[in-house]
Amino acid sequence: MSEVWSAAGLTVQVAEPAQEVYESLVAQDAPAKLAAKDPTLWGPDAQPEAAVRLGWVDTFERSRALIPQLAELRDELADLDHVVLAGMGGSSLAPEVITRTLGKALTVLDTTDPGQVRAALGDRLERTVVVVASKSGSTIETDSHRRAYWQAFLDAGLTPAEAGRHFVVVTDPGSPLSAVAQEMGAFVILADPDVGGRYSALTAFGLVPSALAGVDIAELIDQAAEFAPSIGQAEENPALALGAALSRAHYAALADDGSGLTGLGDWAEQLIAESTGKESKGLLPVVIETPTSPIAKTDHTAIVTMGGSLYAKTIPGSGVQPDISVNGPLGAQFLCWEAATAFAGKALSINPFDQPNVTESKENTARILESGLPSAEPDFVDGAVIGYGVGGSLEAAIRLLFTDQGYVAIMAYLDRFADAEIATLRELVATESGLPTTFGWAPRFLHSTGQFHKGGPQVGAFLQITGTPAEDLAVPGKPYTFGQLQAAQAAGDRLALASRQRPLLHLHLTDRNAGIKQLLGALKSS
Ligand SMILES: O=P(O)(O)OC[C@H]1O[C@](O)(CO)[C@@H](O)[C@@H]1O
Repeated sequence: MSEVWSAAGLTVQVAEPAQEVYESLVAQDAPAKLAAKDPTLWGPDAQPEAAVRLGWVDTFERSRALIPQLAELRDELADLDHVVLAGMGGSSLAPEVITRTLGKALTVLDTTDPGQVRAALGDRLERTVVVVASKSGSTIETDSHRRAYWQAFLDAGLTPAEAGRHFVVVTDPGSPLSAVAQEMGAFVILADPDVGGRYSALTAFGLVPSALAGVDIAELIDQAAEFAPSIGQAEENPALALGAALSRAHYAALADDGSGLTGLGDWAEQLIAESTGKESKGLLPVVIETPTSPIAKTDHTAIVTMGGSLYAKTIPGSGVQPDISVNGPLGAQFLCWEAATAFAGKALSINPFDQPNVTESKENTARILESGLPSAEPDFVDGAVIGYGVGGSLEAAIRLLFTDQGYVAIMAYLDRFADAEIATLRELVATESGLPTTFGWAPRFLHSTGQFHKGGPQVGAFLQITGTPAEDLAVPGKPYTFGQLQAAQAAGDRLALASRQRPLLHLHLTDRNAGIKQLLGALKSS
């Protein structure tokens, strides 16, 4: 008995509504408390963090001040028509969805792969404006990108003053990056400090790169403003219905329904995984290619479609009956999913605003950069693939990995453009294993599902893929290269996963093209 909730053009459809959860949240006055930004809603332990992480509830109103400022900046930088965004997780995922959906070009740099970074640096440098986005101002990937671009402009013969004009910095007031930005002579836009990264789509983090790429951000803000009143009401509350339904799932297969939004699942993945995956609880988003792509529908897997214009629940021609569908304008989608995640956190009795386990991998990485990679003996060498993990051969090791597990996480420390074919491994492993299978490009997944892997239910099996880069790239001013940083991040995450005795297979491709073909072939041959 499917039900539909609508507000301001956004519709949530739930095939089996979580009515008891919805009513329980209403009985606790959750909608009104959320709308009032009441930090007590998630209990005393979460209150200090919630007190400085609820700005997203109405940040879109404060973001209106950005509209004239960014229009002026875009005019000022009209000659720099190649917009590059250097940012991780919540500092880049929303602009990526916004510009892909609205058809504006944006180069998103959220990798430490030397080849991918080099390709960006070599693309129209003279016409490039680099948005360096980091709330904390201390994210090592983004700092490395900033250094590489700064050096590239100097190497191209620009003076420091001329180079500074090619940078727009978005960060929190008082962050280390805000000081560096002043020294660089960069344009600086300070963000709403009371909003965490994964909730920042409608703050400067989501809007500055999008506006510079040519998006009409006023429309996004208006869409959010029209939707906002609904999150505080007991009746006809789409976000509450969505949050209640999500809180009952263990896996949420997220797919665009093909009706206008592109890649919203990649943004929602971080929001949901990093917010709920803790205290061994939470739901794992599984971003799938299309509504009919292979997923393992366990009894706690919800198929969730997201779209711009279709009436909820109707997916033309796919035969898919989504368990949940969310259709409506992008600005309203952001606010709806953010509120839904906050409601789900309340229903799950977890703090939806912290990310306790992300720091662990970052600290491991820093230690490895300092002391060097831990040594490891290969378990097997199979053509272009070196395997570290039990099994004795590529095919045996892969099958052994996902036997009797809850889900499989594939984590690729590769170039998401040059090595794009490896992403087809997800469907192959999902089909072969019969398990919910995620695919994440690294290190961007470390800022998304990475929290869930370490803090969520400990039922994951992990397939980590690294590859020898064709050519490395220095990080100017640092004793490590991008390739060394990438390898240290992979090793740091292996340590974090091994410390939880989780099944882990590390495959290193000594020749990326050959190794990818070999790996895909190993699955196809089954
Ligand atoms: O904007 P920052 O501070 O660079 O952080 C980037 C991302 O890293 C995290 O802090 C941890 O993954 C995310 O919450 C955030 O979106």
